[in-house]
Amino acid sequence: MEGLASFRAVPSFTSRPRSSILGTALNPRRGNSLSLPSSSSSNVRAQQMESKDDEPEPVKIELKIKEWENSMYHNEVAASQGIRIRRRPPTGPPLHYVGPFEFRLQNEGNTPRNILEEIIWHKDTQVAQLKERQPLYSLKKALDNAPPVRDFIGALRAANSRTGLPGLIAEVKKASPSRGVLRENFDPVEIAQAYEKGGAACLSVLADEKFFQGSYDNMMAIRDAGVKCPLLCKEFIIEAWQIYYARSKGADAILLIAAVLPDLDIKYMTKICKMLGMATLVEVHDEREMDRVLGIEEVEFIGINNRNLETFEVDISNTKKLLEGKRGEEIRKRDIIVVGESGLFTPDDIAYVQEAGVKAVLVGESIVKQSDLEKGVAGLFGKDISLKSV
Ligand SMILES: O=P(O)(O)OC[C@@H](O)[C@@H](O)c1c[nH]c2ccccc12
Repeated sequence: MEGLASFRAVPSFTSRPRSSILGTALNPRRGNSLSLPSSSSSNVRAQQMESKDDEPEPVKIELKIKEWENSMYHNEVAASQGIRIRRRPPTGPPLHYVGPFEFRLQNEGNTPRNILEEIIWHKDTQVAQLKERQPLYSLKKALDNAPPVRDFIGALRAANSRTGLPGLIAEVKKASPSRGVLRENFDPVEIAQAYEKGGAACLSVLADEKFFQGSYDNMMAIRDAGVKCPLLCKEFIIEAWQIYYARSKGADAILLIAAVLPDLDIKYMTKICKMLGMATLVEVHDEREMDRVLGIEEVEFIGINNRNLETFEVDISNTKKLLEGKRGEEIRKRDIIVVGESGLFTPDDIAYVQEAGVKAVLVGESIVKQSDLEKGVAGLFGKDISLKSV
């Protein structure tokens, strides 16, 4: 409920049906059940009267109200699942719905609490703009011209049985908020080709521009250059529209972050991916997220991020911790492929997460920084894992 705490005058939403909350408590026209100071109600009335001349069309107001209700509802559902990331900066209810002053933002709620939240707020705005330019119906048409989907999970399984080591998802990553620029002379196609030659089973391509200096153009350029490794579109997905967009740009798999998305979104988006033939890597960072994700029967591909995206702390023992006991058992029983993600630098690190139970690893920094990328891959595993080696 943290997200709601910043609305001083908004009562607790728990256990009350939305319609009654919004219909009575917040609607001054139906009597104000909030204990607002008496001047507040006159403010409301004064404002309603003032706005007579340039009164916005009722439809627009209704839409704004619906939007606001929706985002409040979304935050509430997310918070009930332990999700701390808010989808967008909190705003008070639309001005014409309630009084102008008393519901205004309190500053403390209006700045992102951490980098992940900042990224998500930015993404929300960016996606809204992109969607306007290319609505879903035209995006769906573009899918006909998209290059065919390749089997991401199949490629990892094949690499795992070919080498006896975790299949490598090598990341094409120029920069990150935690590490800054990782590689100055960044040629995505050259990097992708070198990774492939070095024995990577799949590639992860950063699509986010603002925080990771990535792009969808990079992903398309890699596909167009004839790289055969299936591609994971590394993006912060908050809406189904982005999945269609990623597919139209040639993605074979997408990432869903459990710290950001409520269960129902994960379920729904996983189904969309399946329909499109794509794989869905669902990323978790702690036990609670792992348990939520294991509760979703559609999930067959899980990433354990060793980096906390809120604090940037990296600890590879996180992979082990989340695969111990009952969780590990269930994962084996359901034949879920687990990927160890982030902070992997040495053959010992790879052996450690493999021992913990992963069948694949996702590695960026330690290899993208090498001047000889192909050798970088061999160095990471302590041996040549390229196709020519076996
Ligand atoms: O560069 P590293 O420490 O090897 O990490 C790679 C990858 O795991 C990391 O980039 C990552 C994992 N999950 C993410 C979600 C968003 C952005 C980035 C990531």
